Amino acid sequence: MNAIESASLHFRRAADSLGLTADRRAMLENPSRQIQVEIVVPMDDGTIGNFVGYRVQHNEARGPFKGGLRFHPQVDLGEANALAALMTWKTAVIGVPYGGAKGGINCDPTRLSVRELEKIVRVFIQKIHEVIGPNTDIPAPDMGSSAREMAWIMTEYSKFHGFQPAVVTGKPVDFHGSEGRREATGFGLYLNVRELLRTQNRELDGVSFVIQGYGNVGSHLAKFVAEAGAKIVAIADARGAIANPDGIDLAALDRYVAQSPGRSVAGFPGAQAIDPQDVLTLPCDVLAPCALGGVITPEVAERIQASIVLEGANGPTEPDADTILDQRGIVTLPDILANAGGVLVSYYEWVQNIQHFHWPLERIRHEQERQTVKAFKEVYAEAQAHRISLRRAAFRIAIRKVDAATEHGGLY
Ligand SMILES: NC(=O)C1=CN([C@@H]2O[C@H](COP(=O)(O)OP(=O)(O)OC[C@H]3O[C@@H](n4cnc5c(N)ncnc54)[C@H](O)[C@@H]3O)[C@@H](O)[C@H]2O)C=CC1
Ligand SMILES: O=C(O)CCC(=O)C(=O)O
Repeated sequence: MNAIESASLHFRRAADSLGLTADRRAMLENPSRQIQVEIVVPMDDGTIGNFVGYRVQHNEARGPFKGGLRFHPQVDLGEANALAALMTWKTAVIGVPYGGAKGGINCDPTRLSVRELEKIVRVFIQKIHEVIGPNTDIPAPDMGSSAREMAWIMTEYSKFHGFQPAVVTGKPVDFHGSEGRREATGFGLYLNVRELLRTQNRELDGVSFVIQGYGNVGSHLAKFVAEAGAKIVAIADARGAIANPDGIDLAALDRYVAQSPGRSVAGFPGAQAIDPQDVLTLPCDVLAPCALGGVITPEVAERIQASIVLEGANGPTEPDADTILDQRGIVTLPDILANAGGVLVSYYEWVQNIQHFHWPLERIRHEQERQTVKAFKEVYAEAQAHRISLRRAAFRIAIRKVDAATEHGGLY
């Protein structure tokens, strides 16, 4: 099942349970605008590089379009559509005044020089600068992009529109970025799993985690839960997978990854190499997919041994797999709730940029914890009240909020 079918089915099942009429459903489901641009740049070896950039603006009933930019060879319009819709529901669940968007460039940043990548990013912004802006559409990092690319976006956009730090979030902290944005998604995942465990009268101490993806999201999740006493028993990335049933020493792993040529966990001497195919079905308490979408298929769902699935990635679980997890009593903390920490702190960054004011880390962490725990409790209460999954509950809350904003705004 592709990403858009998967995102649509999650939406439709929740919309059915709310009895949303067909006309409203079409308005809420379909993207507002889809942009595709050609990016042609000279490569270092003298050849011409051809890339395609995308930006899908899904819904702006609750505020400006908001969402990340993914740099990956599999980026296409369908994936951008699915991820943009998820952003609409995510911003509603976490309660930030934005709509949803997503985009990206079909390139492999690991095979590009910094010079090539910078040219690609700048040409992309030259092509889309008229349809983004601090009050229109605010990009951010996603898979394959980071603070460095966000800084290029800010300066390229500012060439056309004057100094505009609020056009993009996730910038370097010392270049109009926010404290705490880099680790925000991992911190939000930690808060969500902590709150879920508390509903079961459990704490993180001694809880075992398997994490797929050790980039921004996976590595910070690992750090926060390990600090709370959890044990990381396996980690996979694009180049390999490692396991240690006694718990992986993260400080040693991070030193190893920093000096390994591919910046990968593969070959880490403090753990055994395992088959990456096996990682999702290893015995553990919490399974955290923090890489690509669509990895938990029905076949994988039948074999998962964790009791909690913590969705760091966007769209990691296919809808039929979701049903199987529910039937097996495995609790899923859904992407639109669990990984909303990134966009939440992006919102704080945007507010700081607009106010030309810098908040200390303590304030960011305090606000993030308050707003995340509130969203978790709302979703949990909805799930308990209707005896439904946390995903269905999160979608129902999000759809109600976007529907109400569309109604108030006279947009139907
Ligand atoms: N960066 C952010 O603030 C947010 C990211 N997300 C989602 O989290 C996921 C990861 O994003 P980031 O950590 O930012 O990306 P990243 O680019 O920093 O890291 C991605 C990680 O996934 C690994 N990976 C890629 N393909 C893989 C495969 N086939 N098997 C195992 N591992 C693989 C990479 O090696 C890397 O370790 C994505 O789904 C993204 O949409 C969600 C919310 C916010
Ligand atoms: O920080 C943001 O604006 C968006 C992050 C993102 O792309 C996501 O939550 O999937």
